[in-house]
Amino acid sequence: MPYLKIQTLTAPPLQPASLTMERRECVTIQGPSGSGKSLFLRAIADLDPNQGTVQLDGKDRNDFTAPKWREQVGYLAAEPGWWLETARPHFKNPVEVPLAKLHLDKDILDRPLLHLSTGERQRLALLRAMEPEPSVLLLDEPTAALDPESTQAVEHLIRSFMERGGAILLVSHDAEQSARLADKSYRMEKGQLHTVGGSS
Ligand SMILES: Nc1ncnc2c1ncn2[C@@H]1O[C@H](COP(=O)(O)OP(=O)(O)OP(=O)(O)O)[C@@H](O)[C@H]1O
Repeated sequence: MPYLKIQTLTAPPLQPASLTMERRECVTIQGPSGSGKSLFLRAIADLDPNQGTVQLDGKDRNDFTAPKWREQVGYLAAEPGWWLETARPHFKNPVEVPLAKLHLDKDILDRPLLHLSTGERQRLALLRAMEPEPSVLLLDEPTAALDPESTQAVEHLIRSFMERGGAILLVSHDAEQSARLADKSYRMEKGQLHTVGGSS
């Protein structure tokens, strides 16, 4: 039984899309800007109205409460939102946040978010998405604003998440990153998800 099973999932203007993911697997989606990659991740996270079936470890998404689903299926937006002045109150357990793993300063949780760089906020948002130890992570361009060293650190964190049994669905414009991480690759074109290179 696949770990994450998505069947004919659709959210306008997306065409129905299906894919499966196993534990410890990274599936990447590439495709032109505006093709529907973010909408697809949002539909899986159940953030927009959508139709179709999504199952996690054999259990239907409808059998989860919305907060439980979001705890199990973490979503990192390309432009993550912050509601408070600093990052600290956005974390349940700020002391445990592995800032150093992403080359972030110890004091970063207490600095005004507005004064942080895009790349710092992006790395903090990834740590926030990972904090509840979800089963699946939906990552929308998590390294778009990062230099090669920080990108490498993020990829290392992603790999350790998979080694712990997690599955990752990664939207990336970076073909080399996709080649480094992907067990299976898909391409989104005009709202239609296509397999790449014989993936199923
Ligand atoms: N709620 C919505 N209802 C209808 N159309 C939408 C909605 N949100 C976004 N769109 C449109 O759907 C298309 C796909 O958007 P999406 O954000 O998924 O693109 P993307 O592939 O992630 O692009 P990028 O690589 O630039 O982030 C865009 O044309 C966008 O304007």
